[in-house]
Amino acid sequence: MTLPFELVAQGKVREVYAVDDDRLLLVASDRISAYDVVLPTPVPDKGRVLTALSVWWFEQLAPVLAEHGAEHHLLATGDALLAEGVPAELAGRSMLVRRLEMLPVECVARGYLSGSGTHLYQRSGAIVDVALPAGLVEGSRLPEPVFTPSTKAEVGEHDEAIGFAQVVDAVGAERAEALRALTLALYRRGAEIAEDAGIVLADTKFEFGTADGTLVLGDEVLTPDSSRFWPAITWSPGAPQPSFDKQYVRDWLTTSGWDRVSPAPELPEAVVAATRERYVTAYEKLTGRSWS
Ligand SMILES: C[C@H](c1ccccc1)n1cc(-c2ncnc(N)c2C#N)cn1
Repeated sequence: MTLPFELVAQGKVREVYAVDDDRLLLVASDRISAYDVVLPTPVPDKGRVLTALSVWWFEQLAPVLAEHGAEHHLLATGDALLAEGVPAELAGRSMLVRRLEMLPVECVARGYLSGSGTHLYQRSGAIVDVALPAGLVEGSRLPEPVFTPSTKAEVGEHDEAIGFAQVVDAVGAERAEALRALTLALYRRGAEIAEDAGIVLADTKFEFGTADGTLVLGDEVLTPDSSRFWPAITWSPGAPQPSFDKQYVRDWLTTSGWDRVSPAPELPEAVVAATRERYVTAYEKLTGRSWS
């Protein structure tokens, strides 16, 4: 589908278009990635559900942003975008946002030890400059949420974990402190809401920018694509935790014999349907709203 806007950034499952000098359009696709590979089979409604979830989170987090003198970048979504020339089939999975000066830091908050965090911890007892107690394992809940920033890697590369000193070098001491405080406050609020919904928010990645000197929360927010969502009922430290949304896909890929190097296989209809249902369930449990 061609949009009357210039494509300015392309991610695995999302695109960014320039609407005008001050506004961008973030379009979420129905593509799903697993093991860092974009799979050939789309998940119907994934883009719309995750966009609706981000929009809901922006509403929930607005008070926390205000407490920190910050804002968010969302301007509009859904039918309001039709007047901007966005085709109807994209409007529900698009967000019109303020164009920001994006900060060169991935602001990661972790409440649990997982993934790259576990590997770093096993090597040094810390995540870069964030010391952690001994005896933690994959899936352990941390004594308190921690700020573990990373660099923004080039497309196809992995983000590299950095220390707070490197954030200071990149954005200055005052802004670095503000990023850490705000990242942790947003994570705590998100984790609290998720816990009430039976979901463990293990970790998440925020992206911030500035507009007229004000810190602004950008990108997507607290979605299963930017965060690790675990079903609380199955949480059991000591092994990789089942993903709330991608476990059916991961398990099928494992049983399919895919070698993770050759092109990924098409997903069976049943796996696609079950995965779509997981996204809808996450939205309904978190927001208390019916997807239909
Ligand atoms: C990394 C991310 C991305 C998203 C989707 C697909 C590929 C990349 N991105 C965010 C911006 C961006 N730039 C200026 N103002 C903004 N409000 C935003 C946002 N959000 C540019 N790229």
